[in-house]
Amino acid sequence: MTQLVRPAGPADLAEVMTLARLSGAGFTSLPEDEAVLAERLRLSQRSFAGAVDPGSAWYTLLLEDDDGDIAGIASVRARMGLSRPHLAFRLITLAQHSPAIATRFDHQALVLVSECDGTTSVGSLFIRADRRGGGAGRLLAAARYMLIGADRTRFSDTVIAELRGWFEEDGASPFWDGVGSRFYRLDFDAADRMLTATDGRFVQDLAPRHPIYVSLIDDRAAWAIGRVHRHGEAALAMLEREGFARTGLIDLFDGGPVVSCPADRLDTLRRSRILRLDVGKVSDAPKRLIATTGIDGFRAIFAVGQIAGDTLTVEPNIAERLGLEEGTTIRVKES
Ligand SMILES: NC(=[NH2+])NCCC[C@H](N)C(=O)O
Repeated sequence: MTQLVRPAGPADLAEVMTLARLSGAGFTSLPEDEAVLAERLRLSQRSFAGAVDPGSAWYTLLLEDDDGDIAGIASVRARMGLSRPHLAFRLITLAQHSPAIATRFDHQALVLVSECDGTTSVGSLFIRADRRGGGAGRLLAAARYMLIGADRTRFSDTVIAELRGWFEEDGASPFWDGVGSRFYRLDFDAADRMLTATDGRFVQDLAPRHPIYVSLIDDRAAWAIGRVHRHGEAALAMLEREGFARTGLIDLFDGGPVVSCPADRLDTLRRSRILRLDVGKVSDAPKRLIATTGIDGFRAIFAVGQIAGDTLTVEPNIAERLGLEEGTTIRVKES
């Protein structure tokens, strides 16, 4: 089976709705809301076509099986927070010292910041449970970096990813219960729904204006600061291998960590080259990550390809799935 990554558009609504249902609550970037998803798919189509201003471009990618079934989804938002600021907490350290009573200690505090504004965000990566493994997650994740590489002018020099925070087995978010709920006076799901169902202004309107001392919040909430969801560990490890590192920023609602990487340090881009495509018989070559070099009609695939000099040779069916003809340029990750 050769899975393919391609742009999502309005025609994919039913399939994307199914993925949203399967991903469940807590996977807040993929809401089970048909109107929201329909709008996102329209925006995706227009983003790939280059018909939206760079500030609001939001590219949604789908992982498609040979038979056309949709196995997964991921997305790239070109710029965060250019209209409404995108808020996060920064965990800061404040030293306290008093010679008179011979004491010195550090306080940690959460401060509201909007440091992600202007950055590119990769996210919403979800794969159906029955299609995981076999490199599906890696292909979909890497396709996002290939997309960024396809036109660096459309994206920021800094790429971030927001990881899902810690939720208890019963679905409760200790960070939300200990911090966010005091300010928003909603339960987590309601606040989360508000985020996609409104313009999101309420986030800033009700956000804490002053630093919050960590020693004053309850233990379980403090413990959850920067802690990734049990299902997010693998995603974090994959991001770290790509070059992402923790920023010290955490999600306002669930306390999950924000990681970032300079775009030109992304491992997928550093280890890839632009080659010329050749179509023919390929006998004994490894599978490689291969992507188109254009955003409109973007495609990425993990397929057998033979590199010789500045040429990559693939079998005719692979060229066909990529929608490319001989002689076009192509981006290939070398190892
Ligand atoms: N897990 C979540 N839904 N978090 C939302 C946090 C708020 C978001 N950073 C904003 O400024 O809009």
